[in-house]
Amino acid sequence: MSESAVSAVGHDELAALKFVALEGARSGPVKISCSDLAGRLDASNQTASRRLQRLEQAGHVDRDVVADGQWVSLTESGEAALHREYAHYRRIFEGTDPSTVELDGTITSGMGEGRHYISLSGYMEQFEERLGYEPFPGTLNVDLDEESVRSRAAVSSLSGVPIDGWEDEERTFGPATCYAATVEYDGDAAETAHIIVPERTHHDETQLEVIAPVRLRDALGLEDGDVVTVSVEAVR
Ligand SMILES: Cc1cc2nc3c(=O)[nH]c(=O)nc-3n(C[C@H](O)[C@H](O)[C@H](O)COP(=O)(O)O)c2cc1C
Ligand SMILES: Nc1ccn([C@@H]2O[C@H](COP(=O)(O)OP(=O)(O)O)[C@@H](O)[C@H]2O)c(=O)n1
Ligand SMILES: [Mg+2]
Repeated sequence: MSESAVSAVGHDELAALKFVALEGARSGPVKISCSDLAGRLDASNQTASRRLQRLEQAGHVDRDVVADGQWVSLTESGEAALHREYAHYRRIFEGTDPSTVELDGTITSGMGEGRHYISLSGYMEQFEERLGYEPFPGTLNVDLDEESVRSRAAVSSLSGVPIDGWEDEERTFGPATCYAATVEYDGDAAETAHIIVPERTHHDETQLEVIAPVRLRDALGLEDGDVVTVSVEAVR
C-alpha cells in the first residue's frame, strides 16, 4: 500500500514553486542556483534553500543537489498546486471557473481490488447518499495518454464530492474524492459516472478510475485497449 503525501505549503513556497516553473521545470529538470532564487524571492540563500526543501518534502518537486546548485523538476502534485492558483486567477480576471476537463485514455484491467473497496458498506452508504446511486462493484481503469496525465492536474481545482475515511475493528480505510464525469466511446456516452481518486492507492497519476451505477464495459461495449474520453465536470 502506498499513501500519497498530503502536505500543505504556504505562500512563500508557492512563490518559489512558481519561479521554478517559470524557469522551465514543468518539462524536465532545470538547474537552479539558490542565489538566483534568493534574489527573486527577496530572501537569504538559506531561506531560498529551505523553501525548496519544503517543496520537496511536500512532494511538489524532485531535486538533485550538485556542487554549484540543484536540478529541480516539477512533480504532478507541484503542477496541481500551481493549477489551483491558476484557477483562482482565472476566477479573478475572467470571472470563470474551468468547468470541464477532458481526459483521453485506454481501457485497461487492474488488480481486481476496485470491486472489493467499492462494495464495502463504509463506502457504499456514502456513495448512495452523496452521489445518489449505488455504484457497480468495481472501478473502470483508464490508462491516460501523456497529454491527459498533464491535464489531470486541473481536476483538483474542480469541486469534488468528498468520501470520508472510516474504520472497522481491524483496520482503517482511506478517504477519496469523486468528481462527476461523462464517459464517451464510439459515439455513445455514459452520463452518470464519477472519477474516484482514493487517497491510498496502488495506482499513480497515469491511471484514472471511474465508477458508475452500471457496468460500463457492458453499457458502452468496452474492451481493454479501447480509447475513451472522460469529461470531468465541476458540479452536477
Ligand atoms: C473507495 C476506495 C477506497 C480505497 N481505499 C483504499 C485503502 O484504504 N487502502 C488501500 O491500500 N487502497 C485503497 N484503495 C485503492 C485500491 O487498493 C486500488 O489501488 C485501486 O482502487 C484499484 O484498483 P483496481 O483493482 O481497479 O486496479 C481504495 C480504492 C477505492 C476505490
Ligand atoms: N462501473 C464500472 C466499474 C468496473 N467495471 C469493470 O468491472 C470489473 C471489476 O472492476 P475492478 O476494479 O475490481 O477490476 P480491475 O479494474 O482491477 O480490472 C473490471 O473489469 C472493470 O473494468 C465496469 O465495467 N464498470
Ligand atoms: Mg478497477
